[in-house]
Formats: sequence, C-alpha cells, structure tokens
Amino acid sequence: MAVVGVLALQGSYNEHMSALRRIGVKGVEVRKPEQLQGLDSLIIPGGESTTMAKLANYHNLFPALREFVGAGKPVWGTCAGLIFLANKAVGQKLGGQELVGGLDCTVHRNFFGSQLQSFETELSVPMLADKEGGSNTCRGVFIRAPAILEVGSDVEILAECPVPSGRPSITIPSAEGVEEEVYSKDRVIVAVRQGSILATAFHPELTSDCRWHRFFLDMDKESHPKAFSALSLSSSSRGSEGGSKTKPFDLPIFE
Ligand SMILES: NC(=O)CC[C@H](N)C(=O)O
Repeated sequence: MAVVGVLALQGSYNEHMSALRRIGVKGVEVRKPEQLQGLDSLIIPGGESTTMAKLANYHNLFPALREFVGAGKPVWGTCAGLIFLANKAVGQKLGGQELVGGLDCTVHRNFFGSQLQSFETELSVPMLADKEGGSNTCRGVFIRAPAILEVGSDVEILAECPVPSGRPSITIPSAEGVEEEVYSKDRVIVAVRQGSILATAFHPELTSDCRWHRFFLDMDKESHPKAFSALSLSSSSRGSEGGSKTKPFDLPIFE
C-alpha cells in the first residue's frame, strides 16, 4: 500500500491527516529525516513558513526534503508548504528563510495580506472537475495566504484568483532584483503543478471537498502504480464530492 507522509512540524498537519482518513488512506506524520524513507509521497501543510523552516532546520530536515523532491516523488505544498517548495520567495521576514525548492516559481509569502485579510472564495479549477469529477469550482480558504507571481515554462497553472480590491498594495523586486515595482495585475496564480510537485496557496484540507487529496493520490498512483494495487481508492472509499460517507469526520471542517 502506498504510504503518504505529512510533514508534522507545525500548522495544519492534523487536518491533512484527517482529510486522508476521509478518503480511506492512512497518513504518516513526519518529524525526522529518517521518517521520509519508505514514503511514496509527502504533503507539506500550511502554517507559518518561517517557524516551519526553523523547526525543519532544527531537525536537519532540509537535505532529506530536497532529496525527496529531487527523487521525483509526489510532493504537495499547501500555503506555507507552497512557500517551502518555491525556488524563490519574496516578502519574507528579515533574514529570509530556507526553502526546499524544486518548484520553478516566485512566490510572495503574504501576498493577500495579514490574518485580517484572510478570506474564502470560489475558485474555478476545470482540471479538478476533469480528473476527479464534481463541480468546476472549489472552495478556496486563504489564510494569510501567499500567491505565485511568476512561473517557469514547465509549470502548469491550475487556478488563478482575482486580486481582492481591498488588499494592501505590495511591492515586488523587479526582474533585476534591484528596484521594486507594485503588483498591478488583477489576477494571481494560486495553484500549480510541475511534474511530481503540486502546490496550492489555499487550504483544501479545511473543506469537506476531498478532490485535491484524491488528485494528489492519483499523481502518486501515476508514479508508483504497484504501490497502489492494494489500496482501495475506487468505489467504496471515493464516495461523492465532499468525502466518504462511511468514515466519520473527526475534525471540524468547513462545509
Ligand atoms: N496559512 C499559511 O500557511 C500562511 C503562510 C504564511 N503566509 C507564511 O509565511 O508562512
């Protein structure tokens, strides 16, 4: 059976573990480098990326995380996890923070503002409906959320979000990195895929819609078909959009 790890240093790892349970998959909490061995895929949750990076450093996790990403094993970063996976981050705290990298993009760490500017919105994600069924949109829960400013040519854009009008204006380094310019587009990228890396600026694990988790597991399945032979992700555990009816929800989620 495929083994899905969830980086459990800080942030919404319990919610990811719970979302995995809802679709009949047992997640494994990861806190030490050696726990990455034997995993087929990994979720890096949201939380606070500077704190998470300090904890990851403390536990000497960065080399092992880079190796995991470099090996082409599926990795999904949500929110702070997206920041971890970006090759470049701007808007960081003084002194910056270490990144795992691997995802060819520039991310703004607090693009949508502070806690007070957190919001929910309906996002258009036709890819999700194509692959996992259900509606063309999903609920996007954005909490002190980052956004992706630029992507490389290998990165597939899965979702964009209109930039909320009340959001404080942010400056971003210009291409040369010297001058600063104000972000002026009316839309911004919030979900991408680059090969085995999936990244979302929002929190699917806080909603009852399990399609992002299923999509991620399907990526895992593509790369390790054998590991999934014993995993019953079809019929019984897939259920309808909104999660399996057979397993009780054990954490509060947004309906
Ligand atoms: N909900 C989140 O994960 C927020 C991430 C936050 N902007 C950060 O740095 O780390």
